[in-house]
This record gives sequence, structure tokens and C-alpha cells, in this order.
Amino acid sequence: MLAVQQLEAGYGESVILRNVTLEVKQGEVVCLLGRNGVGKTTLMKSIMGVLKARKGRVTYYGDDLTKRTPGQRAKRGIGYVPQGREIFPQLTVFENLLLGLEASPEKGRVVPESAIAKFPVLPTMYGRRGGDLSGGQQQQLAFARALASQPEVLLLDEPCEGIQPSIVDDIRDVIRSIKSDGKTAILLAEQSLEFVKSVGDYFYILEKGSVAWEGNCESLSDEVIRRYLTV
Ligand SMILES: Nc1ncnc2c1ncn2[C@@H]1O[C@H](COP(=O)(O)OP(=O)(O)OP(=O)(O)O)[C@@H](O)[C@H]1O
Repeated sequence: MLAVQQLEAGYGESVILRNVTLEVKQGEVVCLLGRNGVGKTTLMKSIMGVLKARKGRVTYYGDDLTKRTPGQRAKRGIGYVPQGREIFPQLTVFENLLLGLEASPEKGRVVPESAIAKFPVLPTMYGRRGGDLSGGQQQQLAFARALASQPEVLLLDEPCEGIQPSIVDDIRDVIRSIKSDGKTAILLAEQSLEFVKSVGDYFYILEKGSVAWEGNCESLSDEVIRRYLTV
């Protein structure tokens, strides 16, 4: 459903991604792996349209999104949980959630129960400012905010980074439950191989901004890990 074809992207004079091609299918969790700085976040931003592609294409059900704005991509069904979460610190938890509805194709709806039910802690803190939440709570809020528009594709950029183990487990359960409904595709940038193996179906490894290896998560061998992922 989501395809990236021969994508090139970068910042200023520097080219970060070169000739990246990948595909994310409905009901699958596709993992994006690679050492620090290889371009995982840059790829996420390019798919979302926060960063413009210099070459290549991003398509969704065959529809070319490459020239579309991030808002248009969100309305088309792509949800994004950025690295670092990007919660609005001065807004309340509830207001942060309402902002997720801005990406919804139909305006004026309420935040769907399905988004909230996955994070039962959030309704207990609706009136608190986003900036006063712990990192793990902010991550849950960012995730629920992305789910508010009921996306068909979810881009998750290192959702477990700096998060306490109990919340990592909660996030794993949420990803599994989304996967089990079979409707949503997930692209997950992740450093933890244990996490990848517990939720992932397919993986792509980036090295120097290009896809260096890909395969089913069960086939992720120690040799591939040593060659492309060990620091
Ligand atoms: N806004 C920016 N301006 C210039 N260079 C940038 C910018 N953001 C990232 N880079 C550079 O692009 C390269 C890829 O960074 P990116 O954040 O995409 O990697 P990553 O694989 O997500 O790394 P990490 O696992 O550490 O998050 C790095 O060399 C980084 O320094």
C-alpha cells in the first residue's frame, strides 16, 4: 500500500538517502534498522513530506504523494509519531489529542474511543500540560494523537527510545493489537533487536543512506546483525 521508490533526500548540500526503495503492506510491521545516523529519521520525514524528496517517489495505493504537503499526506491516511514525540508542552493532554483530529479527513469528529482505549492512562491526565508528563507518558500521548485520525499507515520513529520498560511493554502490546486487526500498515524505526523480533514481519537495514539488506524478521541472522548493526 505504501511504496518508496528510488528516493533521494538530504539537507542543504548533503545527500543523506540514496536510491531507497521499500514497501509497506497492509497488516504488516516493517522495521527500519541501521546504526545511528544512517538516515532512518530522514526517511520517515521524507515519507511524511516534512522533508522534500530530491529524486524518486512516495506512493500510496499507487497514488503519487511526492509533491503533496504533510497535511495532505496525513489526510490521505498516514499517521506519524516522530522521534522525540513533539508534544506541545503548553497545551493540555486533551488539546494535544484534539490536534490529532486536524489530520482527519472528516473535520469536527471526536477523538475515537479506539485511540484512547489503547492508552487508558491518558484520560486520567486530560487537564495536565503535555510538558509536565514523563517521557513515557508523552510517547503514549504522541501515539494516541497519531491514532486519533485513524490512519491506515503508521510511521513510528523509535517509539521506545528513552522509555521505561513497563511502557515499552505497553507500546509493544499496542503495536501487536493494531497488527492483529489486519488493516493498518506500520513502518517502525527501531534500535532494539529484541523489540523488532517481537513485533516485526519484515525488515530493511539502511547503511550510508541506502538499503543494504532486507528480509523476513525471522531471518535476521547474527551475521547480518554483526555486519550492519553492531556498533
Ligand atoms: N536537520 C538536519 N540538518 C543537517 N543534517 C541533518 C539534519 N538532520 C539529520 N542530519 C544528518 O543526517 C544524517 C542522518 O540522520 P538521521 O537522523 O536521519 O539518522 P538516524 O538513522 O535516524 O539516526 P538515529 O538512530 O541516531 O536517530 C546524520 O548524519 C545527521 O547528522
